Amino acid sequence: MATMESLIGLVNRIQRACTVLGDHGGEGMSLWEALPSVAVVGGQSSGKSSVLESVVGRDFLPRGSGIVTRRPLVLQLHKTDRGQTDYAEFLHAPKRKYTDFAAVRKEIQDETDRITGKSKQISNIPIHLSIYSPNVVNLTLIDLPGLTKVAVEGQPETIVEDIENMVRSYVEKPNSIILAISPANQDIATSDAIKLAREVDPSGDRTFGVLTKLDLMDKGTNALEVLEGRSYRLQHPWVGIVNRSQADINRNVDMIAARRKEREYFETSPEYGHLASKMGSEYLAKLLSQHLELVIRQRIPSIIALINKTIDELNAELDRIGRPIAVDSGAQLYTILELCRAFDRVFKEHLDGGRPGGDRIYGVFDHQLPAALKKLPLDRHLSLKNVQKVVSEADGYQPHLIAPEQGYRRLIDGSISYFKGPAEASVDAVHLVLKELVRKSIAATEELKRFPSLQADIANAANESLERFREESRRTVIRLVDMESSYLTAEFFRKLHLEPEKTPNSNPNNPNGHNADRYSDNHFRRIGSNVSAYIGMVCDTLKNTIPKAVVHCQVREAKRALLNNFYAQVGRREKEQLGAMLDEDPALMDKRTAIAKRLELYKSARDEIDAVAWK
Ligand SMILES: Nc1nc2c(ncn2[C@@H]2O[C@H](COP(=O)(O)OP(=O)(O)OP(=O)(O)O)[C@@H](O)[C@H]2O)c(=O)[nH]1
Repeated sequence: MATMESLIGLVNRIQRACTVLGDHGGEGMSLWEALPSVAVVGGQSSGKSSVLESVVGRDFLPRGSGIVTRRPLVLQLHKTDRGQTDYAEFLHAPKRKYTDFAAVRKEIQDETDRITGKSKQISNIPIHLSIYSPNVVNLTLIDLPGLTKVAVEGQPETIVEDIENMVRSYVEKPNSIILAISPANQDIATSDAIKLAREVDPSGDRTFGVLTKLDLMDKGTNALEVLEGRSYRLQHPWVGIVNRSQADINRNVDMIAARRKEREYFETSPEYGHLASKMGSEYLAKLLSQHLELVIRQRIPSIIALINKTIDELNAELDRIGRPIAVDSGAQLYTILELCRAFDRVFKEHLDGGRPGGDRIYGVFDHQLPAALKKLPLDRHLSLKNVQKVVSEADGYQPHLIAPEQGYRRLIDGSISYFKGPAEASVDAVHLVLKELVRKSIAATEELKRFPSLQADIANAANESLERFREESRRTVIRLVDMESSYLTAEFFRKLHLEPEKTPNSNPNNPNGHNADRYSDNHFRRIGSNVSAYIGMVCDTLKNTIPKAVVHCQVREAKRALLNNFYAQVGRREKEQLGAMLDEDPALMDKRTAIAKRLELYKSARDEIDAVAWK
């Protein structure tokens, strides 16, 4: 199994990757939350900064009155070889190596203000600081704002609660190790750190109690009750600390000297001498490092499980919203054509069956057209009165002698022209059905969902084609009707001619009578009924041929060549235009980017773990 250094280093690297990718807790189980870390909590002036600095062995934290720590500081300590110079690096400025720790302090302040402004607000976005030194142990600590009871001037009223919530959000995670700092010169029962720790970790499993300011206790009192675990029991032993006093700080007593002084304090202390080997900041650092390593070791299998599960979920999510599209124009063109074909497939399924809608075209031919034909005012046109009128007008001053050829013609032409209406109506009705099917097919094409621009382009192109097909279809059906007028079926009339005229008044012996008969009502009635019979025949023909023309010109063409023009246009387009056609919903693009980033994080974390596990 990996060494302690590599394990803590591993978690350090994953934590940094988390921060780079903006994963520092928040909603759901994040990788960050799965990683064990040490969170430092304490009331204001409890000595938090002092403890951190003495663990590091360097002065580098901002000081001042009021709430100085306003963003979490993720402090990663990396032990380097003896003799190396100490340096620090910020994740937000990875190129710069700080050897001057006063500059580190300044940068922490500046970087805090960069997010929170000078408003003294707080923010839960961490600052990442790595310190490389031979005098540290490998350890990651998160410095959090000090718990406070009152807002100071210039800070919003809510800050007390905001800080508590932020600190709680860190320490309530089951993977968080709590470093609870309490000053010895204060009743432990009133310690803010212990209060919060008790709340989130009642069993004391993951809380390390630290007692500072042992040197500041009233003469004649000591902290043995606390340090020996009698005042407040924790699973881990309490650690007492003596930090630099304010006077030491003012005198610039350096940290290494302070550590030595602290060691001497415990070794020579009459009260704590027996605990000396388990007291002090150096011991605390080692204790935490060992514990952190142990916890990481325990957690690795569940971290791997979380990573694998999340990678699967993210991949599935990416598949669902669609993978990113290629950037070169060839691939873009290919994608567009593929998407068009997907649409075309759905459209054909609608027409051919399998998906609903195509049957409505048959409905036009089977109901709408016959009903419209039936409603034509042919009876009125071929009424006795009208027949008489049309025939007489056609005859002019010279009445027809045998049969009113011109009259017939005019009556037939007049009747046939009525068919244009239903013929055009069928064309329009089918056009509407096809248009609706285009709309439905676009909506039903899964692959197109992410491309609103292309959806619109396809809809426009398809509708343009349908419009053309409609025009062609309209011309064709009108021509069919016109053809019926152009040439009449002579045979039909010849047959009529062979039938003897049977009229009640006719008297074959009286030629005058016959002549008079020619202009009787019956004569015209007969003409009317002859024309009506002929028109009936034409109607039957058109009832059959109009659907054929409509299907030929509109339906068949829609199936065959709905997007042909579009394909030709797309083929001529430039890269930018193709790219624009594949524009996606910006929200979706953002979502994909976010998922891709997280995926990258989890994959790199998996690689990191693999690399350590195989060492
Ligand atoms: N004598 C002595 N003074 C200490 C000890 N620990 C901290 N101090 C002093 O107490 C004051 C506050 O210490 P800090 O380390 O700044 O405490 P803090 O919790 O970080 O304070 P805030 O960041 O303001 O919340 C400083 O003047 C320290 O010098 C200690 O163990 N002994």
